[in-house]
Amino acid sequence: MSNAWGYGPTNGPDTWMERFPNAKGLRQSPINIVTKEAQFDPSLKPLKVKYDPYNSRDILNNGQSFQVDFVDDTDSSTLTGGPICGTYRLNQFHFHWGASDDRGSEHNVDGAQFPCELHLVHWNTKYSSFREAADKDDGLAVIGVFLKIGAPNPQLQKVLDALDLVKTKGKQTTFSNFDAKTLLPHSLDYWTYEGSLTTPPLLESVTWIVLREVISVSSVQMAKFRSLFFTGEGEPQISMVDNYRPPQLLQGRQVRASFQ
Ligand SMILES: NS(=O)(=O)/N=C1/NCCO1
Ligand SMILES: [Zn+2]
Repeated sequence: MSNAWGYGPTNGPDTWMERFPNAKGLRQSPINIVTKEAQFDPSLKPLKVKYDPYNSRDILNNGQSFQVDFVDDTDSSTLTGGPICGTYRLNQFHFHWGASDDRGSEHNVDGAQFPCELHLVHWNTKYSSFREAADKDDGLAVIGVFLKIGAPNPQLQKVLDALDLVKTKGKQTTFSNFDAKTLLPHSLDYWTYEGSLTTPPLLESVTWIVLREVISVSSVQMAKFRSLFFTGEGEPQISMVDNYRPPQLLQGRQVRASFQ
């Protein structure tokens, strides 16, 4: 029986501190963003996102979520500007979602949860790889985008259409020529703070960039997320839902806003 971390009653976020001491750290993620306490910082630059569809490679069910992986051996898909210094390369994007539309996001805004949250994971090219960057204070930058129930999202649908081929843990399939930029909202206004991975090993290496503007997702599309399984082929099926970590203590950190 695998003792891997997960989101169930015996291996979920409340148990993670047993094996991953970072869970008790002082810069853990996600957090609840209290908008009135987020200070506008005029020195924050606009985000510059440059993604090349040619870099998208495959889609994988990793047993905790599904992720779209990108070829990151050149600077063709990068994040610059915003609160970060230098160039960060897009490594993958993935999502967190709930069993119902009333929950699922990791970050909250003024105590409110969204049904789903997209994470675009980037690593600092002052290091040689994602793996080397992952445990450095300035190693990673993750863009968080909230999904709100509304009109069907045709760009998201391209990703959801691939899920039939990755229903169970470990399944992977080619996913080429996808432009991740089409998942971003029009406005790139953001909140930013210093935090961590929200999944074990909970490394405190992430500059979080949470977009204020949401993207839409329909309830039918949310049902597609929930059609995945945490478990592998041939194992008793456990639906992949509620794969989110709840908000963590702010511990005195400042959340800055790129907008007034
Ligand atoms: N939810 S998260 O903080 O983006 N976690 C991870 N883990 C590996 C890459 O991103
Ligand atoms: Zn995530």
